[in-house]
Formats: sequence, C-alpha cells, structure tokens
Amino acid sequence: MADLLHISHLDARHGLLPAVRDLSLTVSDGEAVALVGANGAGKSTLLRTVAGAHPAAGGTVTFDGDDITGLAAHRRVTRGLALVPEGRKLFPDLTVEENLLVAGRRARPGPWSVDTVLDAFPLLRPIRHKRAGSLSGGQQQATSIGRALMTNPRLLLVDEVSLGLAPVAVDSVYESLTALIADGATVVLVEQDLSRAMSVADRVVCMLEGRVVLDTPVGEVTRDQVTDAYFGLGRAGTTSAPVETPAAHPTPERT
Ligand SMILES: Nc1ncnc2c1ncn2[C@@H]1O[C@H](COP(=O)(O)OP(=O)(O)OP(=O)(O)O)[C@@H](O)[C@H]1O
Repeated sequence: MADLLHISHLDARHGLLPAVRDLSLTVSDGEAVALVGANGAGKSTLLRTVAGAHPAAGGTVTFDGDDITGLAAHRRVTRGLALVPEGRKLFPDLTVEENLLVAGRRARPGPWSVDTVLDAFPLLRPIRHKRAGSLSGGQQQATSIGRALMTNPRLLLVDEVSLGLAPVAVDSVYESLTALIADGATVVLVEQDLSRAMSVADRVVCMLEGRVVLDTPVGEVTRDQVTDAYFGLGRAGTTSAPVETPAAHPTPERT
C-alpha cells in the first residue's frame, strides 16, 4: 500500500503548552488506523493539525506526496482530507440534508452524494429534513461523518467516534463505519473504547503526552498491551489489569 499521509517530527502547541511533540506517523492508502490515548494525550490536536484547523509549530505534514504543512484547511479539503471534529460542529438550524449539501459545495469528484450518504447511514433517511440541532447524539454523529464524506475524501479523520453516544447509536454508527472501511476507505479514528477501535482498525496507534508510544498492527498486539501503553505503564507484554492514574481517561474499558 502507498503512503497517503506522512507526518514527520510534528510539533503543535496551545500557547506555550506542547500538545504534539516531535510526532512521526504514516498512514497508507486503504488503511484504518485507531488513534487511542488518555485524555489530553494530544489526539484531537494531532487530527486538527493534520486537517489544517490548528497550526503546526514544527515538522511537516505530507499528503499524497505534497507538503501541505502550511496549506489552509479548505485547500486540504479539496485535496481529499476531511475531519469529523470532536463535538460534531453541525449547523444546528440547518436540516440534515442541508448540512450535507453545504459540505458538498467543496466536493471533489467522487461517489458521495446525499443519496449515497443516506444509503450508508440509513438512520438519517427518515430525519433528512429535521434540524440538526434537534437530533440525538448518534444522529448528529452520523450526519457529521456523512458531511465529511460529501467532500469525497481520500482520508477521513474522525475524532471521538462514540463519545457521548447511547450504545445503540454507537452500534449503528460503527456498522456504517465498518462498511466504509471494508469498502477500502482510508480512516484515522480517535476512539476511547479500545475494544471497538481494535475491532475495526488495521493498526492501533497510542499517544501519551503528545508522543506516539505504540504503533502496531492490531493483530500483533493484545488489548492489555495497548492499555499499558495508554497508561504509560511501560510493561507491554504483561496481561495485568489497567491501573487508574490521574492522567488516564476514566473509562478505557468498553462497558
Ligand atoms: N484550546 C486549548 N487551549 C489550551 N490547551 C488546550 C486546548 N485544547 C487542548 N489543550 C491541551 O492540549 C493537550 C492535548 O489536548 P487534546 O485535546 O489534543 O488531547 P486529546 O488526546 O484529544 O484529549 P481528549 O480525549 O480530552 O480530547 C492537553 O493538555 C489539553 O489540555
């Protein structure tokens, strides 16, 4: 598989606070990567920096062979990068369909249209004329992913896929995501539910304090090894239960 995204020695800050530190990562065409890590590990900042929504303080982002480190976010969209942001960020007064159509105005040529999005996310079909602000969390997440698909991305970055969703909504969103991945979509998804993440991804990348501490094919790592990396326990290979630390997310386990 060819490299689609290559991140090299990337730094990103919030004021003086380093959120992403000297981070290097490659995503190949057709790969599904689960990006995991505790609260504050830098996952959202990394995705936002790749999408151009946050400035890089150092390093480079190369997409399909071109250095896009200084490129405006909307130009990255036209090159095929789409971000589903944390918190969905829909237009609450527009309907589902209108939210999709707005994104479609920046679309690259490709298979995605309102109809194909509604096929991929059947839960949206009966509510296509409802205001986005009136939807449940799961409906909003599906709309937000659909909106990103409308740009016909080559790489889909999805932040916090299941955060705040009811279990039945998580099932539904993942059913659609799984089908997209099976269809060959290139996806990086940030997910706090490790089991979920590992069930759909080819590779798992774990961040801790702005750095990658684990980057491995899903089939070559146990859930406990990922949990250890997640908590910075440095004892990958053991099968001991996770230990709560103040920096850790309270619910890495799927309940
Ligand atoms: N807008 C901001 N202003 C200041 N600091 C920020 C801001 N956003 C994030 N940070 C800080 O940057 C670091 C990385 O945060 P980031 O949100 O990227 O991590 P994360 O892994 O996505 O965590 P979470 O799961 O909580 O979203 C944290 O220390 C966080 O407090």
